[in-house]
Amino acid sequence: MDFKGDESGVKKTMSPCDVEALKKCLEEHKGDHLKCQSHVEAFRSSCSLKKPNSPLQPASNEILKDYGSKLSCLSRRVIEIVISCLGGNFEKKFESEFSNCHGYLRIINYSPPECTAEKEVEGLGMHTDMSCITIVYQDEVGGLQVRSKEGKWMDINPCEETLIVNIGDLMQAWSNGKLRSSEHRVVLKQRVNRFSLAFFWCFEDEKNLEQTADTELTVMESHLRSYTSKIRESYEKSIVSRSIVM
Ligand SMILES: O=C(O)CCC(=O)C(=O)O
Ligand SMILES: [Fe+2]
Repeated sequence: MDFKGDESGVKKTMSPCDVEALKKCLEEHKGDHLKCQSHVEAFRSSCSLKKPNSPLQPASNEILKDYGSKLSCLSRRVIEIVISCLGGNFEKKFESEFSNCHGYLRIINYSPPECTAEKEVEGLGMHTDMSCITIVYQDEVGGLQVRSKEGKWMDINPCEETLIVNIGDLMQAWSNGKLRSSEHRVVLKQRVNRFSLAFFWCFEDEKNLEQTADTELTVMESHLRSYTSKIRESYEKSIVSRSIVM
């Protein structure tokens, strides 16, 4: 299958794995081709990492499993600390609410941007994550940006031995808006390959957020309560197709 690769009309060939990612993204974003193009670009190389005959496969599987289990522990700890800062009764709910969470690991390889007049190219468009929290590792190339409350893009500069924690949509909904899901994006400023690992820590599929609302504690904000398990289910299905479930 071919798709329109860029504004200049250059066509790029897609692997079956890319096609699947594009289909899922188009479903998710109601046919928004422009938005999905950058997503598919970002996933292009992670698809090739999953080739069954790759000699790296057995070793990298073990490393990724180990990374996933370490990040699962870290996610639990981070959530525990975050909700202890919320005060009220939130803290008491840690065990009952978060004990069945699970993670998805997404390996992303951003190919170097093609030569354009632009100083920077969007690698992954602005979005929020439909997770409780996401823990991101980015390599030394950098490019991750977070939007401030005032709408200003801030560079998250790469720093050795440092991981980035983003609050996701599920945590925003669960906390009734006390925590804000971060808007972020990736911009490619250098003509080099960029590599990142994003670990999405999510509630179990069956969890219904409407039932977790603590109306005594917080102001009911109906728009936040619109996160039904159905929406999350379809989101999770789509990330499972491009990620490793830990
Ligand atoms: O590549 C990155 O640094 C961030 C990736 C990301 O935001 C995502 O996969 O949702
Ligand atoms: Fe993200």
